[in-house]
Amino acid sequence: MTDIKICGLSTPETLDAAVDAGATHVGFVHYEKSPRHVSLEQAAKLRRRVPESVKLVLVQVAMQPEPLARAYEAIRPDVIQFHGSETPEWIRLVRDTVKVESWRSIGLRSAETLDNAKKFEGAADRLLFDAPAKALPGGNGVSFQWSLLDGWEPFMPWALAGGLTPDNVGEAIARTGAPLVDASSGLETEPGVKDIERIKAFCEAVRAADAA
Ligand SMILES: O=C(O)c1ccccc1NCC(=O)[C@H](O)[C@H](O)COP(=O)(O)O
Repeated sequence: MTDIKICGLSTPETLDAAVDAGATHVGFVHYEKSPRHVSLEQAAKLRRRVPESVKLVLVQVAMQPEPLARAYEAIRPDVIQFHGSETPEWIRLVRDTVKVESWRSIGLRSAETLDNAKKFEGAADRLLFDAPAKALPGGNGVSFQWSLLDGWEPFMPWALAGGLTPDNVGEAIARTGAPLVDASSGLETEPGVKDIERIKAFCEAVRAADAA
């Protein structure tokens, strides 16, 4: 079964909807420039609603050590997503210090970017292939060329992100064989406002693709 991450959740209602619809991962974005930013206080409150069976992903962008440690203490995520220019050394250090699963997002622009991702082997636990950064480092609702993954042989766990919607996720899974899909903008009515019906439709589309 394909794992499902619903990212950029910021209200109890949409968080509960994602959990009820079968998300395996839920993401909170802690990045002030994002329309999906949640404060540590909000995130800590929302965190209590996440059942043990669902993994909570803290999405952050190149946070400095002290704020990152504070965020970790407040939220106790199951996963930290590194969505900036973080080096393999930094990710390894954080992972080994707090013993938390770590994902590195990679903005896939070319075959060369895919080759460069190799340097995160042994440092991150999963690669998250996303579209290249635009106005924001992530969460731009734009797909990259899935053909870049044609013939790619995974050397570590990975996930697919970038412009996924209820309408295209089935094709994305069939085309790439992604073991985990991650969506945010495609489930919104406006930036930062998640739509419960789209969350449900996305999870149903993933399950339909699994059954096909
Ligand atoms: O969502 C944001 O605003 C954001 C800001 C800064 C870094 C990452 C961010 N989001 C990450 C994600 O939502 C997903 O991991 C991924 O980028 C998919 O986004 P989308 O294309 O919107 O589905």
